[in-house]
Amino acid sequence: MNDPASLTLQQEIARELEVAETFEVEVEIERRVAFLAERLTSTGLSSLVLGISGGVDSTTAGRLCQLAVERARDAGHEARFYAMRLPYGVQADEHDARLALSFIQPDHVLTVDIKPASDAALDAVLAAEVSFRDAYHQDFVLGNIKARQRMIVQYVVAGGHHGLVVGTDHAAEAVSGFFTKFGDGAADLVPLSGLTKRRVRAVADTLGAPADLVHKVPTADLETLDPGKTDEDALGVAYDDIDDFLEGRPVDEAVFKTIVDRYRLTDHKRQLPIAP
Ligand SMILES: Nc1ncnc2c1ncn2[C@@H]1O[C@H](COP(=O)(O)OP(=O)(O)OC[C@H]2O[C@@H]([n+]3cccc(C(=O)O)c3)[C@H](O)[C@@H]2O)[C@@H](O)[C@H]1O
Ligand SMILES: Nc1ncnc2c1ncn2[C@@H]1O[C@H](COP(=O)(O)OP(=O)(O)OP(=O)(O)O)[C@@H](O)[C@H]1O
Ligand SMILES: [Mg+2]
Repeated sequence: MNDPASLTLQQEIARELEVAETFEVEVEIERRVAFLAERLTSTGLSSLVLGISGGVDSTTAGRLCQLAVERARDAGHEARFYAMRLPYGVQADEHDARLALSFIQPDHVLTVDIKPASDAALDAVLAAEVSFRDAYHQDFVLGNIKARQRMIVQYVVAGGHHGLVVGTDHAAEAVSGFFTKFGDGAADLVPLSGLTKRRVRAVADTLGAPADLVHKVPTADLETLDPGKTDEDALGVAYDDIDDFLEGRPVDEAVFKTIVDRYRLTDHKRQLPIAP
């Protein structure tokens, strides 16, 4: 789309999501580590908490967290990073999560199985005779329960350890609203904010993350009936196209429409609750 109105809208959305026009990976790493360390020291809180899935976003954010707590400790502040494994039962790509942890080298690893609590929530709702369209709809809703259950567990740990919950939201997810509202969308600090997906990968690569994780195909992996479903399948648009859109490059008409439609439809997810 090259017409002036479309280009203006594209630029407005990128500006709204704080996507920088230029990108210097080392500068961005320093800025984001400094941000996390400063938040710890200025709030007087003493830990960061983040779920590590085995995907590139949490691998990247997790390493930034560990570098930040080390920096805060060097400055004489008490600071620890709690990396959390939060599988729903047994996770198919558990080996990637382990690889991520061995790269991140977190101070602590805590594992909580979110399956019993997630299933119990769904069972209690079914017992109250709430019904869904079909098994796929019910499974989709259970997926959002999983994301919110992870949020609950991370806030339990933050509450117990004077901590801040870190989220992995970045511009390519924010523009499409591809997160669970008050689930993985809920966090105190979002160090990847404003980055496109390829910029997140560049940060991961520069930090020295294993290539398999840097280039891993993104998945929310929330649907039991469709395990490992790729984000791009769910979104109907490729991250490369979303990144081009956000970085101000021309994209074709269908891509432009899909992104702008999703952006508008999910506006409520990027705002505080709506009041009269
Ligand atoms: N116009 C409006 N104004 C105010 N609120 C509005 C609203 N429309 C819906 N809502 C509220 O929002 C709710 C729908 O939002 P939500 O509950 O989030 O649900 P929804 O957006 O339907 O589903 C979440 C999507 O994000 C994906 N996801 C989730 C978690 C992680 C990842 C990942 O990439 O890892 C991806 C997941 O696969 C799914 O496609 C509605 O039930 C309603 O409560
Ligand atoms: N199985 C899990 N264990 C721990 N945390 C998880 C798990 N699944 C999701 N999360 C948390 O939810 C966040 C959102 O998931 P998302 O899939 O967007 O990120 P990712 O898996 O790190 O990277 P990618 O988007 O490339 O798959 C993760 O970054 C992580 O913090
Ligand atoms: Mg993932």
